[in-house]
Amino acid sequence: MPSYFLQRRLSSSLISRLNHCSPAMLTQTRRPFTTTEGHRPTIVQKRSLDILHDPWFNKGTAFSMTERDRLDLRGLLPPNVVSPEQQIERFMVDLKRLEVNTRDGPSDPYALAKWRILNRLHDRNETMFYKVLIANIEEYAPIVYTPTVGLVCQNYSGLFRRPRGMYFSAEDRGEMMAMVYNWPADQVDMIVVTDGSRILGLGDLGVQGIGIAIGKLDLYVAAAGINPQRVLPVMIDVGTNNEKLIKDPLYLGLQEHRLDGEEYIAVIDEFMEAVFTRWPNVIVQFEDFQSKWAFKLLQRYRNTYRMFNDDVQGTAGVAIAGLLGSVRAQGRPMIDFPKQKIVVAGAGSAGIGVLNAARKTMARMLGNNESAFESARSQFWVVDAKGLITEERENIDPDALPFARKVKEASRQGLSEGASLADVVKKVKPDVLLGLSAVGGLFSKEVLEAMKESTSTRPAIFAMSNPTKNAECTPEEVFSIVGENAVFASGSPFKDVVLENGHVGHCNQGNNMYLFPGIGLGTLLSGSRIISDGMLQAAAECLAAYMTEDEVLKGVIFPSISSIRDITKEVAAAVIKEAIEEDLAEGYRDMDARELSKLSQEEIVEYVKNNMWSPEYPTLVYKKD
Ligand SMILES: NC(=O)C1=CN([C@@H]2O[C@H](COP(=O)(O)OP(=O)(O)OC[C@H]3O[C@@H](n4cnc5c(N)ncnc54)[C@H](O)[C@@H]3O)[C@@H](O)[C@H]2O)C=CC1
Ligand SMILES: CC(=O)C(=O)O
Ligand SMILES: [Mg+2]
Repeated sequence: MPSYFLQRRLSSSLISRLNHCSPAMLTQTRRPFTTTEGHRPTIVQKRSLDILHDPWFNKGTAFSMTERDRLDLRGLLPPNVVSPEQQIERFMVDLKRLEVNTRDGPSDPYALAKWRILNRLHDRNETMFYKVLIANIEEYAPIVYTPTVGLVCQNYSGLFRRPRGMYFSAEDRGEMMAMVYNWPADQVDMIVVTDGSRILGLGDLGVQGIGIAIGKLDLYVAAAGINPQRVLPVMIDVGTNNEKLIKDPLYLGLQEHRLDGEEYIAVIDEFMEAVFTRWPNVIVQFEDFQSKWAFKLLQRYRNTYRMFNDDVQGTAGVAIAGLLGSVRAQGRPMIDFPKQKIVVAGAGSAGIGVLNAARKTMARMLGNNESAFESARSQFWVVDAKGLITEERENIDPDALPFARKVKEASRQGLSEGASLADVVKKVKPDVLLGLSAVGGLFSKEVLEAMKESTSTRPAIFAMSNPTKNAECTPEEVFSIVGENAVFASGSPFKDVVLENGHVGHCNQGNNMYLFPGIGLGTLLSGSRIISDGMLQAAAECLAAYMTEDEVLKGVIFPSISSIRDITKEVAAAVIKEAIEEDLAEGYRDMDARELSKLSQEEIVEYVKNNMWSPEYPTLVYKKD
């Protein structure tokens, strides 16, 4: 156990986070650190068609006549100059028309059709794409992100039109240090990298997994205001173990089995060295790596590079926020969290990440010593594909070992190695049932019936697997079987449920999208060289504290996605504050470490806000090289 956790005191975390995230600070009007991006003209070294085909600078029909003259565009566009607002309106009318025209068709191609239109906009005009996405985030996050991004990845070889991001393959060994210079941007702030080995709950999708890196970075821009010119989606293609793809003539990736062992590590090492050589300040988010590698790579790089694993660490933070929310929903203080009994279905990268973080959070609340850490362990019951995990499990995964139940403990509850999920829930009567199994429908009628016997007044059911069809259950099932007092959260979005008595069963989206953008932005603006456990904990606690007492009592434990830009700003500020406290912050651009450390909480929030990119067209001026 990292000694850090033993040293931290609870009082300096939860309570101060609540203060740090108070809405009062949002009303500050001082703008001490305004960036001038967006006001000065942007110098471009291209003209004519080159600029129309460049999504970073293209304004399409919104180029003014003077700009058209200045940039040799006259005659290349229809004569009518339209405003950015009119552009959006025209695009939206077209998009809505398509929705109406395809309403009779099956639902998946309908979502894919929307993705295609948005993707084409992304290719031709990034500013407009992000304007549409930010203004309609509730409607289009499920298209660019889960669940539709899953469908996109499954069909990526067919959907591929224009490349986006970079591809490093096993064939590029020895070349990566040079290859990184093929990317046109001299500054890259955020990379999301995948090897496509476990995309959402859809398994090994090989090179097609690039779609998830693109979708995550869309949220980095929309939620965190990372400049879209400074993001880079990356696919590391080391082959695939998906036999269907290996045989598919349309597949765009390497049609051979995945590299493994030292060969695999050597490819990832080479990639990391190459990107950090060209962009020393970049942050790398590892996404959807199979569990086998997720933990090993995280341990290998986290003390050397600015990186984190979203599935292990981002998911853990979001789950902690949700678990604390479900304690508050019972009308109890967060400090009662260590009394909660939690059954976790799924012991992969996400499940184990959540278990480790939840155990540490409980241990801190119990006094932050060895006995607190040991006592926290006994609150968890873990079930994987082979049933309840106990110390009797053969060839037990070392990451799951700390959560294996002692045989005596299990038999005291009438359980044994490999007991079914239904039996575990029946015997343990948990306060929380949390699914990260990737098995759609795992929380069967029998399991949910058993949750009615939960010792909690507000049994919490988190069906966190993605995409929608992999969710362990639906909210309709939860509210009809467990009852309207249940608290429900899912990884992919569901609509609220109107119950028979007219009440509304609230559906929370418990997804790492509420944390990873703020973790990335906070790390960037603090200039921290690594991403510490404390920074991740600060992010989780900020998210937990974001919800008001009224909201949580109604079972609303996560914010609405419509406020994702605001929550991301708060999370980023909490991450910066923690980086300063841990003496990790080295500053960003004009804000050096000394200046940063002098900022008040309100000034940190203001600093974050002023460094978030917004989709506005800059004035363009041509200048020869
Ligand atoms: N909501 C969110 O923010 C996030 C959701 N996820 C989702 O979590 C799921 C799992 O991701 P990973 O842990 O990386 O996958 P993984 O493949 O590493 O782990 C899956 C785990 O589920 C277990 N499992 C399989 N069948 C089971 C069954 N019948 N009963 C109980 N357990 C069973 C497996 O033994 C394994 O331990 C995916 O669907 C992913 O989309 C992952 C990250 C974030
Ligand atoms: C949300 C996410 O990261 C996943 O399902 O893998
Ligand atoms: Mg993921």
